[in-house]
Amino acid sequence: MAVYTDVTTDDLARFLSRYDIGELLSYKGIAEGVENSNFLVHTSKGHFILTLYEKRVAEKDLPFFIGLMEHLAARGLNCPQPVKTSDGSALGMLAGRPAAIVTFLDGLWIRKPSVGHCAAVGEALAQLHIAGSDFAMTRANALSVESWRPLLDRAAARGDDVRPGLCAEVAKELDVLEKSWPRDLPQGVIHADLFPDNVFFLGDKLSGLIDFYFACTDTLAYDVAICLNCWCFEPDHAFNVTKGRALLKAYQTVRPLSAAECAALPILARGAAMRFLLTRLVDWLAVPEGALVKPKDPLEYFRKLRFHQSVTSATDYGLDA
Ligand SMILES: Nc1ncnc2c1ncn2[C@@H]1O[C@H](COP(=O)(O)OP(=O)(O)O)[C@@H](O)[C@H]1O
Ligand SMILES: N[C@@H](CCOP(=O)(O)O)C(=O)O
Repeated sequence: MAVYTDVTTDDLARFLSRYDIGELLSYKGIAEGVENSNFLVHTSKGHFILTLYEKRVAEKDLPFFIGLMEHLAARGLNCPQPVKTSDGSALGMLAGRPAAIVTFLDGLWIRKPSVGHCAAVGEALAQLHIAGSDFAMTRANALSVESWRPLLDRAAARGDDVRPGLCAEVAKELDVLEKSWPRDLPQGVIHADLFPDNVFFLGDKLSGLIDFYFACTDTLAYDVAICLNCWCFEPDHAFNVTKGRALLKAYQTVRPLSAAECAALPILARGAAMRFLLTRLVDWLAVPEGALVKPKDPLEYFRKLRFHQSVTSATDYGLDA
């Protein structure tokens, strides 16, 4: 997270008075992340996370996210739980933004994932897909293939300052993705942003998943492709096939991929790299003045995209032939 919106002590104390979570003792902004404003809130009854929903989160989608966290927890997945006010509401307004309080999860995110961490996340992702399979609400993916060209348009004026020729190369790749994007693969609830900073571990054991604010109804194997992108590359940008194999194998112990899903992995991985390249590029070019946020490097995903363009089949990701 980040902090885009400041919250005064008086406003927060008034907001918290609607909840049965004790007296406000202290709070501080969390600098990590890029999407919403987050605060660690300490009350006489414990620690909580306060989230103020910012630009990419539409207010109409909040019941989906809140309902999903409740649904997944009821099926045994460890994720933050929305805390309700005394009159039963999980959502309110604070400092002019929609806001919610969720439970604090213990654990740390892993800066340098090992093969074992990749296996753990593969298994947890499949468990999430299974747990989400009977969630009644749906939400279209606002950051799927149709949204990518408009994102490029927003970055077009200054995109080549980030890397000469970048916009033309991205536009060419979009031509391919728009023509060949798979649309008939198994669908369901996907997390859509299961990066290392959204997965907590206690020791080597995965302890919980956070940040469900990109979750949506989309192609399940696209979520796998997102995880291959964000868990299985090394700091020198090389794909680590041992990590890919571990992630895919562990996923399939819970939810086997169909032949069509396996065949689609390379194009899904290209699409996933494109999605994060574009949102990072737009954010890189438009950091709001005064915001406590560190924009993420768009070119990391340009390099990953280059790798995926060279892939000929899912075996290159470690899938058994
Ligand atoms: N429920 C939670 N329990 C503990 N820490 C949390 C929780 N939610 C968020 N955080 C902290 O806030 C940081 C950013 O949260 P995140 O949901 O990823 O924000 P964003 O939506 O901006 O990506 C996390 O890395 C973690 O340190
Ligand atoms: N994971 C995305 C950006 C969203 O970041 P998060 O901190 O909200 O998980 C990226 O890396 O581009």
